[in-house]
Amino acid sequence: MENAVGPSSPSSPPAQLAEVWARIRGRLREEVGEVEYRTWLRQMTLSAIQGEEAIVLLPTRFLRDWVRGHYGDRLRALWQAEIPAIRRVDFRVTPEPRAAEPAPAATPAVAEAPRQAPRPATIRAPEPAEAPAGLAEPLGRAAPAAELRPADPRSDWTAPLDPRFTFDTFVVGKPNEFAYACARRVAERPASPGFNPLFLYGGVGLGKTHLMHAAAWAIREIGAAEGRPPLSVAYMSAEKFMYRFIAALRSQSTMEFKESLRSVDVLLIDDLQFLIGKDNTQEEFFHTFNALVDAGKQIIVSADKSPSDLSGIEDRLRTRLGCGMVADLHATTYELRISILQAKAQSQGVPVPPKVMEFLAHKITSNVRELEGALNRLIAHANLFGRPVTLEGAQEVLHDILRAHDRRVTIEEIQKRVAEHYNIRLTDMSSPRRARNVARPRQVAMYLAKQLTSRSLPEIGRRFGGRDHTTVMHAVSRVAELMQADSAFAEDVELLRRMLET
Ligand SMILES: Nc1ncnc2c1ncn2[C@@H]1O[C@H](COP(=O)(O)OP(=O)(O)OP(=O)(O)O)[C@@H](O)[C@H]1O
Repeated sequence: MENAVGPSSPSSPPAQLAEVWARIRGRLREEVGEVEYRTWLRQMTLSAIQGEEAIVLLPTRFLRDWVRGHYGDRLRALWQAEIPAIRRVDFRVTPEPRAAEPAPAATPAVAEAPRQAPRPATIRAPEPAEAPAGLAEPLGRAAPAAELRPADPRSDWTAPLDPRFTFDTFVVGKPNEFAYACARRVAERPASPGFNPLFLYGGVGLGKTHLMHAAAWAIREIGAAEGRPPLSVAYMSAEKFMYRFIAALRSQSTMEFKESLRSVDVLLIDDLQFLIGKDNTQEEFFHTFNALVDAGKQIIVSADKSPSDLSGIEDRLRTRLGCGMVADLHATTYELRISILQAKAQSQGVPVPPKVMEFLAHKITSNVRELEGALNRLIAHANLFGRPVTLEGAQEVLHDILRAHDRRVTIEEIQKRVAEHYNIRLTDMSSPRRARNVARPRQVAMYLAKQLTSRSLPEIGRRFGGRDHTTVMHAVSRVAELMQADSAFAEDVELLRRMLET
């Protein structure tokens, strides 16, 4: 059942829903900052709550794709935090008012594709005409014409490639060098045996989509440079694949859908894990996949897990997915995070002091998207108020993000890590032994407990064998002094801190 807004949701009366939506927008505004919010998100409106889905409208296709690509996950998480029953956000283009036309039929329920096509009465009204995409292109690089031409039947369901996601802007480090090399190889020689499909997997926000788009951009560029006719590239999320498939079933246009899909040269499917448990859609995807690979077309797929770990995906599809090249993107290291921050700050032409970058790289370890978001927020703030980026400013502007990222390190974890590092027994952390080789690591552990937890000095003392708070105080200042005097010791302690923080 669809509930329009102002109208109601299953669980919330309309006024409450409007409040929820206002809170979500407010939160997002805080997170991304005023400038970014005004540029991309201000025109977003809530259309309806429909089952497990919030339907959000944007005035143009370009904005819709941008918001979905850049803020979609965050919006979904914010909705879930407010109303756990909402599991998805569907971004649509605001329908143009059409006089004297009956209200559109209900949108298909968000569910697995039905085995039989439903009766025509439930056919979804065609998507309204949309404002030409690309008008608001922000980064000076025109989006590829093939995706924007209204006459191209695929333009209805493919999403544009993000002009920021190229190989030039991808920072390579140990955790992603293999995936990067594979994507480059595919770009240079699409559909070569052993690299088709290319399956990229890894945790949230580690650059899978970026690499996928980069390969697609490069395929086009290399082809153009070599004077070959342009290859058609189609990019869509697995979720979109499913919705389009369902819509095609409903409108009895599955043949067209299949043909338009099978006519592409390079197919990019993002977030394949969405198909887990969706047997009918998997089946359709499997056939499309086979048809394309058999016809010598390149497929690049991303997912959060490796093919063998994607339980809930049919065996034969998993096998096919894993039969090309499988490359994972590992969690970032501190060094890679610093390099990414440097590259992003440089590309924006805003001086960011190394201390601020070190601070961010220490604090925001989970994913690159958040790291980038934090940096963008700092830069937008600095631009807005005409102030330089400083460490104090960063702590203030990012206080909410930083709080969320403050990992709760326990004193026990610190003791364990430090004991392992100095090769002493864990029990020595609380023993009365005063030999230097035991006492110094214990002091380091106390120092780190003070730095990384919110425990008071007496509390820390208690956890270290019932020592007095003055002993802890002494340990903290002694370690700080030694760090000043001895850079090797300081590096050692810093390393421990980093290990504990990530
Ligand atoms: N190595 C990198 N160099 C530069 N930017 C990066 C790198 N890795 C990730 N990013 C940036 O981080 C953001 C998130 O990356 P991306 O969307 O590709 O992640 P993802 O792995 O596809 O995430 P999800 O699991 O949410 O789909 C993007 O803005 C991307 O440009």
